Amino acid sequence: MTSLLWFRDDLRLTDHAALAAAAADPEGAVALYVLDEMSPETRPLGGAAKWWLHESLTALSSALAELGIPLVLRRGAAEQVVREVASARAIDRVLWNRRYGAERAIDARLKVRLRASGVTATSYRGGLLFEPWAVRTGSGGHYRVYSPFWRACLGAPAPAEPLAAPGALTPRATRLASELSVGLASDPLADWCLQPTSPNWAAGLATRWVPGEAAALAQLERFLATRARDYAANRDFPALDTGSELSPYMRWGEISPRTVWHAALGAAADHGVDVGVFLSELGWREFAWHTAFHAGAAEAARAADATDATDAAGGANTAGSTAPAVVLPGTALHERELNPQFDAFPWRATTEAELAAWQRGETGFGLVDAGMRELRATGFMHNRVRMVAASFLTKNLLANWRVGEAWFWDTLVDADAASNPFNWQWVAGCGADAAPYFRVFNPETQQQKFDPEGAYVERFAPHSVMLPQLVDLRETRVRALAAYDTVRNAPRVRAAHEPDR
Ligand SMILES: Cc1cc2nc3c(=O)[nH]c(=O)nc-3n(C[C@H](O)[C@H](O)[C@H](O)COP(=O)(O)OP(=O)(O)OC[C@H]3O[C@@H](n4cnc5c(N)ncnc54)[C@H](O)[C@@H]3O)c2cc1C
Repeated sequence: MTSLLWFRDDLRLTDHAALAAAAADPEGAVALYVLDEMSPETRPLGGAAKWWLHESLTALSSALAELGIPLVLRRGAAEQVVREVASARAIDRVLWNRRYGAERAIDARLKVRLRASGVTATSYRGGLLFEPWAVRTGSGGHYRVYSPFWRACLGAPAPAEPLAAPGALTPRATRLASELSVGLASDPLADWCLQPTSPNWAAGLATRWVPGEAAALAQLERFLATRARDYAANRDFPALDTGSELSPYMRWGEISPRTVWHAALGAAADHGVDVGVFLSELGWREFAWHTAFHAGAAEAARAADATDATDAAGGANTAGSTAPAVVLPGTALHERELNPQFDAFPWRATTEAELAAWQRGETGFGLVDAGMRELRATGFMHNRVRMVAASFLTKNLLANWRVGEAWFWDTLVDADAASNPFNWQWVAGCGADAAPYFRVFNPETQQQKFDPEGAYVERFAPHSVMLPQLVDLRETRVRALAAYDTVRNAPRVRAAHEPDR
């Protein structure tokens, strides 16, 4: 019987536990990717993400073909599509790597239904270093503040070594998989229209990025051999290009955080590179997902699916998990404030002209404009500049953070279901462990500090200095603080009986 391997945000061969298991099947394996824009738990992809996905699936399909594993593409509600494909006569087990957002409710339901129909369903460790339910406070809860969270992670058993990519299937397994895939219709990738045509706004993305696992591994190697040495000192200076630029590769699972983690530690051991600050940035990614996982989990519905679990080694599932399997609708991080003080915050309805000026990088503030233009041109923005641009929108323009989060969701190649809303809420002041609301970044002083020569602004927005400034920084800061005064005395935590939303 052939295995069906369901790929999601893990478009790679290395350190892919479900693939390693499927490739060992003597009867062969068929891979499946489902473009699911229908299930209520999924968030439709933005434009830049779609562009990346097209490229990434192309690369994955070729890499799998070399192993002897055909990739089937289908569009629809995943719960239905996976069951449909799995009902092919020769498939008796379905495998996937775990995910941690709202979509895990789909996986939990699917597991139950597959098993009820006699198909084995097995989930494996996913794209995090530390399983969200395994990192617990002293009182057994989850963490709401980054520093103690990361200390707890560093004190936990180290992340497992990454698995090697599997070798090619045996000729017999390859033949069986190929025969089976002939009967499983696959959508032509072009039919999904993931790439823009007229106009083709993605030319700048294609110039800057090469999606796919091979490029991800090369990028990691390059970073550790060069930029990593000065990362801690230079990471806040956008003109110096010191970031790893691994975020889109991690977003799509083209490289696993375990691979990054162990390679960084290897560089530290072999070449004395100090990677502590870099690893702590991976910690922010972990914390964003830890927060998303627990924000979406209905405590009352916890542990309904005792079979959706992981063993201590991070391998295949075992019984006895406390992993919450049921997710309440409307509890994804982009849908509500983590801090209930902000439930009644008087966000301003920005005018179309204000929003367009921010989106196009025409605010007259160099650092904001350069960041927003970098984003439009390349699908990426430096972290420091993301913070300044987000602060400008949510504080100087007093726009609801959701407006900016949605724009980043549409335009970032690394648009991530946890990191994006988590960071927007962090800047806006309403998130977990957020920057206090009264910390309003001043784009002019931020530029003096982090782009003192103006090299970054010159690269992306050389004419910004000629534009009239969209707002008066001092007045709008005072207005933002006055708005905060209206909610600052509201309770900071939800009462125990209140639903967590
Ligand atoms: C408003 C706003 C929105 C953001 N949206 C996203 C997003 O959609 N996707 C995304 O991956 N990151 C997001 N970030 C975080 C951060 O800006 C990017 O991860 C970082 O700029 C990517 O560059 P890099 O790969 O060179 O990072 P490096 O500095 O090399 O860091 C290494 C890795 O650590 C992780 N990381 C670093 N900083 C953060 C952070 N603050 N939060 C979560 N993970 C982090 C990323 O995976 C990154 O690739 C956002 C930040 C802000 C302020």
